[in-house]
Amino acid sequence: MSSTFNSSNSLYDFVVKDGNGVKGIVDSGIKEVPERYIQPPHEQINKLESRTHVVPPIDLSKLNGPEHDLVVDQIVSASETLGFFQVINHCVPVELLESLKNSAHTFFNLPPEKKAIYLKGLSPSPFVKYGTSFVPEKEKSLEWKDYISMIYSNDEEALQYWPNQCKEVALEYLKLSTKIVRELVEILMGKLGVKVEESKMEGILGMRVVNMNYYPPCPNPELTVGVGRHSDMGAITVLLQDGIGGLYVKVDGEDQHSQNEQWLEIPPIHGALVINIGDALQILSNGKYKSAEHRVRTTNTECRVSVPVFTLPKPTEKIEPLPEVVKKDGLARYREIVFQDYMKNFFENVHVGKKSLDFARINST
Ligand SMILES: O=C(O)CCC(=O)C(=O)O
Ligand SMILES: [Fe+2]
Repeated sequence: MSSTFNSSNSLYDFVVKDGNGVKGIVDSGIKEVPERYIQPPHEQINKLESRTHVVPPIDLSKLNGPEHDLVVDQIVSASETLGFFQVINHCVPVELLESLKNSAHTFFNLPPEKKAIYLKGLSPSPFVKYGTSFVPEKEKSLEWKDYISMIYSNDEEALQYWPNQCKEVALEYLKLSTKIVRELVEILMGKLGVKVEESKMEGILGMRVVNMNYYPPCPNPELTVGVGRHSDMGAITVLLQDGIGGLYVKVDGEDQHSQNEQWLEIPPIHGALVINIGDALQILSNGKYKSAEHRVRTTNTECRVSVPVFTLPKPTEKIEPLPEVVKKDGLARYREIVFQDYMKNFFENVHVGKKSLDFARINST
């Protein structure tokens, strides 16, 4: 099979166009990572150089008890600094988290032709897409990742078109995640001193997408990335990762081109969910809450899965720093954008850290 990859084009067609994905390359028995997946040295991840994020997870059940204010402070301070934290005692049952990971494995273990029916242009629904890497047609070095993405429109559509292997659990998880997101956003807005009208809240949190990511074992993990450095574009991401590890967040993510940047690994914690702040919340808060720059390492031993739920503004929603915050700050750091324009720009560019925010940034000189 490896003769299939004797030119870069045949590799691209095999992986991207024919829908074999990275899993297809690995199943073909390769011993070395194909050239197209080798990252430039500054994007390669040295496992030994990073530290672990040791802050304990935030116990959301304590929001209903005497420690409410303390927990609010933990959420706010994590959102103002790293933009990343983990939560436990949330409303998603641990059994559902286990089923999600299992169903991700079941889906990606399907024969390629069963997954390829969801490729862009072939998928029976515009809301379901199976793919690989991030924007393979633009990337010089591809990401070592396959994924299925499911945009929520309504239950009927989801149950009809999302893949049978994962539709029920993915839908249940999406709905429960919404409760977590809603609670967190209310806390974060409250700390800004802003009361957001219900209709505005629906606009800010009106689009929900659940992805399943699959990172097959990689023969040369030190040369590749699972996902390159990026921030998520929405308001908040709720992420389930399995026990393998490899998710990193950058400390002081604003500093885009630092030589000695520092990354912290977010350790897998059984039953916990990872929360990260997205660009839309950074814009709305005029920069007070930080969208997190993060990336994923590959390993040569096991298949890693992760299941993010992205909660984003509706495509037609206008997003700009909240007027109350601008008034307090004395200036707006971002311009008004229509969220679908922001999304278009996001998906037209390869992952380059937090560069996505430049689309909305007002440069003060
Ligand atoms: O796999 C992970 O842990 C993170 C994935 C991610 O950052 C994303 O899908 O946006
Ligand atoms: Fe992400």
